[in-house]
Amino acid sequence: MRNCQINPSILSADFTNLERELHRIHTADAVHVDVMDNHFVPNLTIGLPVVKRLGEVSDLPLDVHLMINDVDRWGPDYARAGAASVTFHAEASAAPIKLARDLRSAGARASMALRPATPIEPYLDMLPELDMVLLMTVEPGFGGQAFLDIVLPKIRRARRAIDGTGLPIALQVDGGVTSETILRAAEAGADVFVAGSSVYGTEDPAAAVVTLRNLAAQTPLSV
Ligand SMILES: O=C(CO)[C@H](O)[C@H](O)COP(=O)(O)O
Repeated sequence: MRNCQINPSILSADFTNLERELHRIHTADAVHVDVMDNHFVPNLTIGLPVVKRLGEVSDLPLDVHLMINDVDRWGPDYARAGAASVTFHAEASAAPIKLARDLRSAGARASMALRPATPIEPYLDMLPELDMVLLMTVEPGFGGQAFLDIVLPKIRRARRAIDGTGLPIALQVDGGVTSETILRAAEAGADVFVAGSSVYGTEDPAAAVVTLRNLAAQTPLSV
């Protein structure tokens, strides 16, 4: 069995009671927190004060995904606010190596995300600066979109490159992850899965997490 993680996205949760929504996913490995600024993506969610408060009440580590411009300025503040990992978008960072180092210095795991159409190849040399790579499998901005199979070859290339470093760098996918698409993403080499609708859209989110994790863990790699 492979070691796979499921990080439910609170974008699909009930924003009027986030503390309760955290308890509903107690079987998860971390909670995925989507921060959007209505500039990098056409949607607006939460910011630093809410993330800080989530960190205070959550038993799960915070996996913060920053879909914001000016991430070089704001990213380290999320690390200092208690995020276990902070993901920035390569497309939004002017100085991604410095930012990754700043995140680690501030106590978080450093993670870099790529939109579906952004190639990974220009960033391969900086893999040792990262603890996780996030490959978006939908255009960032909204939950409930369909998984983009066109990203699967990039997941395979990323898996091979990560394995080539010999470093324990996680490979996360985010968007359209269901009990069906998780099989293809896991086969291609992803090992951390963000799932919003397919967890919070069910009667029993905690059970949905366990089902998704078992499906991924039992899927053989085909890289
Ligand atoms: O980053 C995101 C959107 O930009 C969300 O995390 C993602 O879309 C999860 O939602 P779903 O599983 O419903 O696709």
